[in-house]
Amino acid sequence: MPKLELLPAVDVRDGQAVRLVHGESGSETSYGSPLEAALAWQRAGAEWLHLVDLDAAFGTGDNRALIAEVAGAMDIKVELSGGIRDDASLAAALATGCRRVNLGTAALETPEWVAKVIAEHGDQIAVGLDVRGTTLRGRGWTRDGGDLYETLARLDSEGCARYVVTDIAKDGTLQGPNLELLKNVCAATDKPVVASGGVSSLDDLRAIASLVPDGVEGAIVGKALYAKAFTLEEALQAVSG
Ligand SMILES: O=C(O)c1ccccc1N[C@@H]1O[C@H](COP(=O)(O)O)[C@@H](O)[C@H]1O
Repeated sequence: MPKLELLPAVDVRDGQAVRLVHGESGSETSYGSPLEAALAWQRAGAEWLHLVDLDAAFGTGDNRALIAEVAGAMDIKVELSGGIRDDASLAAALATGCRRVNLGTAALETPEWVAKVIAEHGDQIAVGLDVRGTTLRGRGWTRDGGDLYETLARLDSEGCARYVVTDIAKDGTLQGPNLELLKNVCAATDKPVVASGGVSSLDDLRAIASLVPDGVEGAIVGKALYAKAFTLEEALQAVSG
């Protein structure tokens, strides 16, 4: 089996590491200090951290200083997302030393700016394709933002290096990933895809790993780790190739 990258998630809301259900504001379960959570995933052998500023994504403020502290404390690669929508927020995100950023809302609302930053920053920019069915959602997943495949074609033509694909209906539910969606996105682009949403078991991770030949590069794991469905060590072993 080819190796699948794993990205344990630390989503930050109001200074706390949280998990949401379907990305809905108000559905938070709190898991304490984001720095402690990130350090725990690093100690367990993670090569990547998926770090999200949920307040910035929802437009309820930001956790910028804390996010910078967590990113700065990591020896591993960090993927940063949430509220990166203009030059100032992009500069602040890149200044944390993160390896790459995910743009969500900006890819739907300010496509010219996104094309510009893709041209400037190459594979430091990924686009988060957060979907319900095949409709993209932005602004904390509260607003429709167009068709998945039309947007993907446009971003491909602009040289977008990578996509993080989240099925909102699965996110935070422990109901298993949407393998059909991942296959369909991989069939529509030659660029690597990071899977997000729904992972509940080591078998789910093995199922995602079976799509590496199709173009899936990695998987974000959140709720399952916090709920102790398996350990990160077990997950890394299961997808080590
Ligand atoms: O990760 C979540 O649970 C989540 C829930 C609701 C909104 C956003 C969420 N996460 C990340 O935020 C970015 C989008 O932020 P923006 O639209 O660019 O401000 C997206 O990539 C998700 O990773």
